[in-house]
Amino acid sequence: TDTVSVDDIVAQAIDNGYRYVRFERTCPNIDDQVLPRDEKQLFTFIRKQTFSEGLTSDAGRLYIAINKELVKLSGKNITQLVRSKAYRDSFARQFCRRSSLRCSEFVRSPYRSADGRCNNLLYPTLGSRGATQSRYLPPKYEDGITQPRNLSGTGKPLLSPRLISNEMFQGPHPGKPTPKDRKLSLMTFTWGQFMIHDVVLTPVSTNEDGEELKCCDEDADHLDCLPIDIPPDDPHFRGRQNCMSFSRSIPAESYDGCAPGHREQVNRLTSFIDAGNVYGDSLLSHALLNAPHGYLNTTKYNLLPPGGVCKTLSNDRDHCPIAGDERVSENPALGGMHVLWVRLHNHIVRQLAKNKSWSSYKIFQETRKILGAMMQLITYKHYLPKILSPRTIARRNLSLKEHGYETRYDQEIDPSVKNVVAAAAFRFGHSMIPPELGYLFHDMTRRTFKLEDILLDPHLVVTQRGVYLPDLIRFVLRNSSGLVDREIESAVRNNLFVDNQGLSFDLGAFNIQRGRDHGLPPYADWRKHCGLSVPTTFEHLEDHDIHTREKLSNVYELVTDIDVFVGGLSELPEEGSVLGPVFNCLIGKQFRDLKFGDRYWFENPGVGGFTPDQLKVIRSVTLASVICSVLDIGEIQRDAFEIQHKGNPLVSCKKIPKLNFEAWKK
Ligand code: HEM
Repeated sequence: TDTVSVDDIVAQAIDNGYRYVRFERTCPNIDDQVLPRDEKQLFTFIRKQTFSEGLTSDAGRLYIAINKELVKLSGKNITQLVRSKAYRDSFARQFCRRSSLRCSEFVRSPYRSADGRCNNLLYPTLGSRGATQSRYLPPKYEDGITQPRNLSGTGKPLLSPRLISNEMFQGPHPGKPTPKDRKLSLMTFTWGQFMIHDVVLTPVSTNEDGEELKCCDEDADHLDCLPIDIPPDDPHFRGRQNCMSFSRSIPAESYDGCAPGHREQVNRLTSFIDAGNVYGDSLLSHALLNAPHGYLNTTKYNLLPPGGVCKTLSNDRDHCPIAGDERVSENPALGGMHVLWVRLHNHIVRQLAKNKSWSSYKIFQETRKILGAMMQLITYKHYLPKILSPRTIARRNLSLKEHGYETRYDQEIDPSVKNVVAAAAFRFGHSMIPPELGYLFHDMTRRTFKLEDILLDPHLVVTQRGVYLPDLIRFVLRNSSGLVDREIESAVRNNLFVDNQGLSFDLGAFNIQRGRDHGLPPYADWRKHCGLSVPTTFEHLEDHDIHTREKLSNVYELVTDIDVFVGGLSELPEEGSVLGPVFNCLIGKQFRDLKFGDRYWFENPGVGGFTPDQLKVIRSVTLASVICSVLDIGEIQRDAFEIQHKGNPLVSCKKIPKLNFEAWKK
């Protein structure tokens, strides 16, 4: 093969009118591969490579390097290449529209922008609010463009997600709570939800007034309605309800100057772990939540201020809290967590305000920077090791440094949330949902509430001016989370958001339908993507027990039909993890991207970096220390993600090191 330089190729591409072609020489793993001579095969080869592990569409890079030299591509090839689906999917779309965005004001800014723009100076919209979710694999729509997958490989229709949910996600003892994890506390469940609400919110279609579509009634003809059929003999609905409303996620806008490709979904948030759930993801939300002198607004009793949108207010005296993320009142444990972090912000502001020369703006931004860093630290140091296997953590370099700075920031890594993670893999947390939440009082008496009765209602958090908040958090700390397995609690599988007519939803079925709505390729494709064995029959499913294989074969005609949420959730866990190999692979990669693709990653040096002394303080933070500093809870276990046990005893908050902000003294 002839070889040419990168510059030649780029020059040719530019000649052809394409501005964003980047080729890299960093692909050792295809060194030994023989490059097809035939032009058509070559094209297929390149397309394949750009979506495989290591070579990646992760940053939309096209790595074409054989024996450390670049393969010569004729002008025609380049044109074909950049017009190829692979290129359009991952790369061009991000940049055609906002290519004129200037980042000069952010180059030297020590603080992140509110909406995540210009975190990546080369590709300013990567990871920003409103950007397209990117993909590790190209989508599989029924028509190749927009229609959800609805046929088996045999040509017969796929079963309704509700039927699949009944077979796969219902426990052997309907009506009984699903099994609990032996070690993990409900705080692991709550942190997962709280943290992922900093990373992604996928907006769904609404009617013209911005209200939810009623896809089983008046809006049934709406293009974005994709209701879920409920069979007449459904064991829960028993003919009372035969349809579950479901709106498709809104499609990403088509981009100026780009050929419209297949349907994509967007992220309403910045994907970065940047405490956006506390501050919101725009300057407007910062302004809305801000109080004078760098504080965040709270009520007189140190709760979140009113102004949010709640579906239910069960008591006249309750108020509907507003927070950085609109889902704050989805369940009370989540709502409680939001209060803690706003209190933490104000707690830190009080310390930093001792720097008399600092403006309110500086105090606010420094505190915001600290909170974002604490969330990154708690997530990577304390939370992820409870979820992912040591192998995944090592393979994706997810452990943090004990000393010094992290210098592996790579602006070619795409920090965006990946479609399959938001619409499937990270929804593993739905299996940890408990049947009830409540208060555990100081004297160890308890008051519990069925989960289905307290969803979308802030009552447990705000009642009596929040006096029960310590009891709510104590309950979350001292009770076990649901076991991550294929069973999903009836509270959300049969009774999700039940209304006064008794109509309700199934979260498990939603997850399946969402995957189809987003065009997620089926489970077997992800195994291939992750370098795992690819099943051709149900017996070949290496990571499922026999019973589960049989169940899968009851609801899917072919093993290659299995929806990724179903196949992934029902895998046997990998050694040292609560998740199977596919979710380990996908979540591991996502958190790699969120770390090495974040210019403001807390361990990074540079203009936005912490001083060594400040880093030392951040590194000593635990969720227990956060809780003790803002809540009068008395005792706590040091590892908040595990229930108390011999190795994790309760200790007085007085013994938990206090957060100390001397290192920020000017
Ligand atoms: C009581 C607890 C929870 C409830 C009631 C709940 C409910 C929901 C609902 C209704 C959706 C939207 C479904 C759809 O329309 O497709 C959703 C999305 C999601 N949930 Fe949960 N969830 C809970 C806990 C969790 C936990 C613990 C996690 C992870 C550890 C989690 C991860 C996700 C993710 C990643 C999404 C997609 C977000 C997006 O892309 O907008 N959830 N959840």
